[in-house]
Amino acid sequence: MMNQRDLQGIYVPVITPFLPDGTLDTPSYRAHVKKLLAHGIQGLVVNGTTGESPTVSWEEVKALTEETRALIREQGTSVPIVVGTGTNDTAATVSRTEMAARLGADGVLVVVPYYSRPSQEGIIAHFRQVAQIGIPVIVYEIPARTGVRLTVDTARTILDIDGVIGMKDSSGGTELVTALTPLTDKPVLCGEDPCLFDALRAGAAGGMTASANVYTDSFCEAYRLAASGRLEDAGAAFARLLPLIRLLFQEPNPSPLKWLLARQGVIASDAVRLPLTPITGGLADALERLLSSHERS
Ligand SMILES: O=C(O)C1=N[C@H](C(=O)O)C[C@H](O)C1
Repeated sequence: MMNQRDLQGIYVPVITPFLPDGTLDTPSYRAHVKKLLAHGIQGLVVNGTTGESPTVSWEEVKALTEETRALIREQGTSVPIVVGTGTNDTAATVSRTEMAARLGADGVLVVVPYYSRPSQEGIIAHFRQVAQIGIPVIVYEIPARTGVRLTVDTARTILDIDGVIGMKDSSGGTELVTALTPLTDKPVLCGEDPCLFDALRAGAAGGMTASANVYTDSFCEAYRLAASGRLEDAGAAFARLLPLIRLLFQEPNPSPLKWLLARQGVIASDAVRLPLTPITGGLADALERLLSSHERS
């Protein structure tokens, strides 16, 4: 199992490849994860938003987690596997978190309960119950998706719970990480890709970065530059990645990522499950132009 010191650097929320008929494409998943592991990432997230958690069944999460563990063993590495287990039902989240622990996950990513817009007290109680299971918990704050925003006090209270080892902050700016850094020694990872550099400067310990499914080396290098204090070089490295990041979030994640990975031949198909749809022709053209400019440089 992981601890808070492991929560730094680039964690990649892995896409879940499907075949055109919508079934799980395990060979593509293996090929993609093997590449990610070769790039010096610090961790993998299975069943994140980028892994299409709303439409992936628990049986599939189980299969993906087992594949991931086997690949890590085969490659002789020890990067932590974090499994997304959060739902908007505390009892279901507890039960999924227990199952993730039994599967050998090193930690779980638990989103703030979405849709029902619970009170701050309800959110704190949700995390207290999940943390009791004993597997390390990473809180995932993403108000644009959940419909409710954590106050700084609530975020701090949740981070103070034993068993909560850190936070993924996708709140849309650097205010939360700036406010939390002096208040807690628990790490905050940036989950808002365009803000990654600013978040690192504000005290974030790394990023859970969907975009790092592609050009993974460049993201890891940019992080290393920032972590070693070479902020000017890091800023320049992130600036080079920004046009890619913007295109990847121009339409719903992970459709653009899947298009790019299929275009690069890493996965067999860009298929996503409804209600997600493949990217538009306009975005495909823009990504094609970006790829050609990368290939020329
Ligand atoms: O799956 C994730 O974890 C992430 N999802 C975010 C989103 O889709 O909103 C983006 C972030 O890079 C990581």
